[in-house]
Amino acid sequence: MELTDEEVEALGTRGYFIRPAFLGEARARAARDEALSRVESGGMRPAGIRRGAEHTRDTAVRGDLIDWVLPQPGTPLGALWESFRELGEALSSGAYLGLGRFDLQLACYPGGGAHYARHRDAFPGQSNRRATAIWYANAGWAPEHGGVLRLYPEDSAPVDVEPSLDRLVVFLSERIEHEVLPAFAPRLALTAWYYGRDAG
Ligand SMILES: O=C(O)CCC(=O)C(=O)O
Ligand SMILES: [Fe+2]
Repeated sequence: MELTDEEVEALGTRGYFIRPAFLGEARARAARDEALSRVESGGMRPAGIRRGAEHTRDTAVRGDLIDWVLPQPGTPLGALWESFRELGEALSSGAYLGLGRFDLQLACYPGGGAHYARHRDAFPGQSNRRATAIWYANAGWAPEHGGVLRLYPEDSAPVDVEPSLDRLVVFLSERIEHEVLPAFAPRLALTAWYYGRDAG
């Protein structure tokens, strides 16, 4: 996998890029089906908003259910995990980000106005998260479903990203504030957080 010149340029100047189709229709639908059946099997847990002792649940800040996705060769989500691994390598070689390992999380906003308040994924000195990549798994997403990802680039107006099937958004974790606007239909996303190579 390689980044396009436009993607490298956008990441450097604006701090993010959007790729309209990451896996292609057939692989995207298979990954979506597997993600959906994991959600329906009931194993997801409410997301917390801080680490360690300060860990709390607060649906006024964050209303999603989450689970981690591990490498699982031979399954559609395993293939997606592999594509995220290749994306990390492409970000390192194409955009010189020096990325190492990543965590991959499945998140479901159940609808009913669930959202995630404006935040950054990393703060200088507190975390080694360098890049965030989010892949959306929502077939037939419509404007009335809400749930757009709103990015706040430092030097320009906010940018809204519809969470439609197979769309990928990549941004620099320390640089881009973002929020999930209230979702009125179940909203599935897989998010990879890439750590610096020097991270423990
Ligand atoms: O699902 C999204 O669009 C963003 C979720 C998010 O910001 C996060 O989990 O940190
Ligand atoms: Fe985030």
